[in-house]
Amino acid sequence: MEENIISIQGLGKVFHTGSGDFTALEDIHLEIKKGQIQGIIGLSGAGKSTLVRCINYLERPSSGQIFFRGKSLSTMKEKEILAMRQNMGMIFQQFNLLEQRNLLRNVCFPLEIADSGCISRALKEWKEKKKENKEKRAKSEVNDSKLSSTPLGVIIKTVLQGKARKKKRIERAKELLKLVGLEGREKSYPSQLSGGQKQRVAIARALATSPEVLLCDEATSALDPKTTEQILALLKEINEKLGVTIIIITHQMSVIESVCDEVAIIDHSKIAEHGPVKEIFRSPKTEIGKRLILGEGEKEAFFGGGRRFRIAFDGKNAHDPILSELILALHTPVNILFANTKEVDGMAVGQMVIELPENMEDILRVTQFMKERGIPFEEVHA
Ligand SMILES: Nc1ncnc2c1ncn2[C@@H]1O[C@H](COP(=O)(O)OP(=O)(O)OP(=O)(O)O)[C@@H](O)[C@H]1O
Repeated sequence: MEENIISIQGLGKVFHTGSGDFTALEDIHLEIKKGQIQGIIGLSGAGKSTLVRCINYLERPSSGQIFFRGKSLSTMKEKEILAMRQNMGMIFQQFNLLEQRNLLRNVCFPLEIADSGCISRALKEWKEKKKENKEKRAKSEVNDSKLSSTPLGVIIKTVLQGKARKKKRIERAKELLKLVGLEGREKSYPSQLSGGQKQRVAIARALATSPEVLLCDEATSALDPKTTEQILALLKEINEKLGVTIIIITHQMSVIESVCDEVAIIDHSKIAEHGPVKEIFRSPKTEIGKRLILGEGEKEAFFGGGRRFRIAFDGKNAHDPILSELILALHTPVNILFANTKEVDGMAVGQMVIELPENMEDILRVTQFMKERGIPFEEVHA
């Protein structure tokens, strides 16, 4: 069984504003499996960003629990929360790069933060060890731990180690810039890059601390379709190569469709439906699901008379043979009113709305035909 890396149970978030309380999230339940690409989709204001900010505890939930690798965030001490956050990289629509730093130093930045405070940590450890040794000596226990003799010795040792750490940081940043396809651009500055390249730097920076989870909040919303495709391909590669669990927040169904394994649809602060992308795409159950997946175009299909059926293509069948067989079986023309299908390896995925004549016999023949071939369908009404 796949392990859940994040488990959200009954999560709620209420903002207390000047004009009263506002419920941004209500009773959210979601299990995110390790190594998966989880999509979270919804219209503007649905609560997507609030959810992602609750997942890494930038926003404290008002109710419910979030578990990261089985541990409730509400029971974590501040130090553990910081460590958990280092384990969750984040990228944003506006990239948030540091304009005064070159690319190498941008990627090094989270590692510098992780390494900062080394001297005070080393001194604290030294004091604790010294106390422990003193107690052992008093009890005549064997003391085999070697300690620097003075605090100055500790500081010198840490500074020397610091140089090695800096070298490591630079090596890691170069490695990551190579991974995201920006090898040789280490000395460039963000202002010299395109949007797609900036997002690549942001991804490299988010991966610097080797997080297990990468949160992407509308990461492709500011990019053109081709660049979006390239960034999504990079995220997929990172997921496959490094095993990083990725959570993608978006309002674009095409993003979900192209890379996500699972999707949760948020509507008015609640999860309307969730499950494997293929399933949800094949037959969205809720109004919001239908609207997001089928787009506004389907509405145009509801002019005119006749009975209409939505056929779902789930990648098992090609739609051309099905339609021609259907026409042959019925001996009557079939109007395609709306189609949102894609060919994947010669197979059709998506939906189609067809119109049939108002004739009970024909309708029965069609429904029989669909059932025999195991094609999901439903009658749709305007
Ligand atoms: N700090 C806050 N105080 C008060 N209300 C807030 C706060 N943050 C978010 N909200 C409200 O919560 C709701 C959900 O916001 P959120 O940013 O999570 O939506 P979203 O789905 O990410 O939308 P978008 O796609 O437009 O970014 C919105 O109505 C927003 O105004």
